[in-house]
Order: sequence, then structure tokens, then C-alpha cells
Amino acid sequence: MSERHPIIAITGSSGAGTSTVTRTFQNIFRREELQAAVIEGDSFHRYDRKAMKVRMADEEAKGNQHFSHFGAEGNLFEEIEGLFRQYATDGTGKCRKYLHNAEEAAPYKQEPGTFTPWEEIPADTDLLFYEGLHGAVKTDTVDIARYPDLLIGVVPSINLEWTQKLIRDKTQRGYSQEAVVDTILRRMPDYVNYIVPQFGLTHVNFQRVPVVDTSNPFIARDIPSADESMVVIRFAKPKGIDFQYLLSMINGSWMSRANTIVVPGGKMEIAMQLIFTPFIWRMMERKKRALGLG
Ligand SMILES: Nc1ncnc2c1ncn2[C@@H]1O[C@H](COP(=O)(O)OP(=O)(O)OP(=O)(O)O)[C@@H](O)[C@H]1O
Ligand SMILES: O=C(CO)[C@H](O)[C@H](O)COP(=O)(O)O
Repeated sequence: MSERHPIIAITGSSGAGTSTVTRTFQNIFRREELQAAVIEGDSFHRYDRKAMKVRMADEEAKGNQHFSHFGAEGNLFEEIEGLFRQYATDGTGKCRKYLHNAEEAAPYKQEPGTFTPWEEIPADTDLLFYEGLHGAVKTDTVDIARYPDLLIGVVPSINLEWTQKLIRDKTQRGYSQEAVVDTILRRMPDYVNYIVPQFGLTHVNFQRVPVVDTSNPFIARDIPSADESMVVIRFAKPKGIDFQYLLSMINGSWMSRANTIVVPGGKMEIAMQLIFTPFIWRMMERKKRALGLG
């Protein structure tokens, strides 16, 4: 936590929708004229695509078929923790990008599946914004979750998450159905041990739940649309959340528990804006006061 240099982290599995949620936040930042240092979680993978293949093959030769991008050994957890600690202290730190496909790689004249060089994040940003797999990881040796001032989990029900991943990886990243299914199976132990526990440490979770049949996500041809889903929004600490206001502003919403509001799928973006814009205002007021500017 840092009043001078706040951090917002969006955490979720691959295909959960963290990039989609990031676009909503970028709209808030643009409207509020805030400069955010945007950090992509995939840039903290330990290996580039070729080296990862080699490491996975080595592990398989030793009988481990579950070496994955979700676990501790496949990622630089200490570096994520180090970046958050450093940014919270003085607003600096280093970042890079993982270039997933030819389109992302083209501007850098690099191969897809490689990292750009580490570079300093821009100076004088208003906040750090992390989007990725591990924003709320806590293990015996690292505690990434303790740094963000706002920690948000994005967690579709698992069939929907798989549908989103399958369709996104096949259409945008050029993978075959078999390759994506293999990846899902490979990652399952790390999913249970590293991804899921984070959602008990987040401040708010957004869980999209389909209301159409997704019982076999492996044959789904489309991602259920906004009208075909609901979003369950759960606050770990509901004190100070104006549920009455949210209920009056979001058509078709209701409370399913004292800390949980349910909104129609198409209202997820407006719900995020209504919930987080005042939060960001308060964050920026605290920052100004801490810097002696307000
Ligand atoms: N609320 C939503 N409604 C409909 N489709 C969605 C929603 N959120 C995400 N999707 C779709 O799910 C797919 C995966 O979303 P996205 O790329 O945001 O995932 P991600 O969590 O950023 O994945 P990764 O971390 O692997 O990049 C995309 O095709 C996206 O359009
Ligand atoms: O989205 C992911 C994790 O969030 C990818 O699975 C991971 O970044 C590896 O990418 P690739 O298989 O394209 O090398």
C-alpha cells in the first residue's frame, strides 16, 4: 500500500478477461487524465517461447507433465514483488513486454514469443496498473498481494474461462484446438495451487457466469454474449460500498449476499466505472495530500 505511489492490480487466469477489463480502466484513466504505468503480467514469464518449450521437454523427460506458465518456476515472482515494492516506495521500476503474436511483435521487429528488453517505466506516473496472472500471489517466499491498494480478481466460471481461452488462442494466437486443450491440462495443478488462491486475497472479484449451456466448452463455437451472462461482483470488505447507489444506477441488478451484487453481463463495464471511478478519485486525493499538494 502506498499513498504516494498507488498500485492497482487486475489478476486472473489466461483468457479470464483481464485484458478486456484493462480497456475499461484505460477509459477511466483517459477520462480522469491520469497517467498509468501499465504492466503486463506475461512479461514476468521466466522463459521466452523457445526456452519454455525446451524446459517443458526437459521436465517431461523427468516425468513432470505439469510444468507451466501458471507456476512459480515458470515466472519471476520475486521480480513482480520487487517492482511493486519499488514503485510503492519511489514510483520507479523496470518493465518489458512479452510479444504473443506477429501483430504485437511487428513494431519491435522481433519474433513472436520473445521479450522486449527491460526498460524504466515512464517517470512521474500517477499510479501503477498491473494486469496478469499473478497480481495477488502469496507463497512461502513472496507476498505480491500485500502491495496493491486495489486488487481485482477476474474469474469467469471455469467452463466460460475455457471457452474464452480456446476461442481467443485459436483465433488470435494461431494455436490448434489440441494445443490449447493440452495447455489447459498441463496447467491444472498450478491453476489450483497458484491462480485460484489469489481470489481469496483480492478486494473485489468479478465472476462472469453464463446463462446458456456451456457444459462442453471444448465444442463451443462462440463466447456467450453479454446478454447470455450475469456478473457476480463480490467485495471482500463491503464497508463503505454504496450498494443502494449501485442498485439504483444499474438496471436489472440485485444483491445475492450482503457483500455481493449481481449485474447483467452487458452492465459489467458501467458497474466497473461506477465502482472504481470514486475509488480512484479518493486514491488521487490521498496521493495529493501525501505529496503536500492538496
Ligand atoms: N465480459 C466479456 N464478455 C464477452 N467476452 C469476453 C469478456 N471478457 C473477455 N471476453 C473474451 O474472452 C477472451 C479472453 O479475454 P482477454 O483477452 O481479456 O483475457 P485475458 O485474461 O487478458 O487473457 P491473457 O491473460 O491470456 O491475455 C477474449 O476473446 C475476450 O473478447
Ligand atoms: O496468455 C498466456 C498467459 O497469460 C499465455 O499462455 C502465455 O503468455 C504463453 O504464451 P504463448 O503460449 O503464446 O507463448
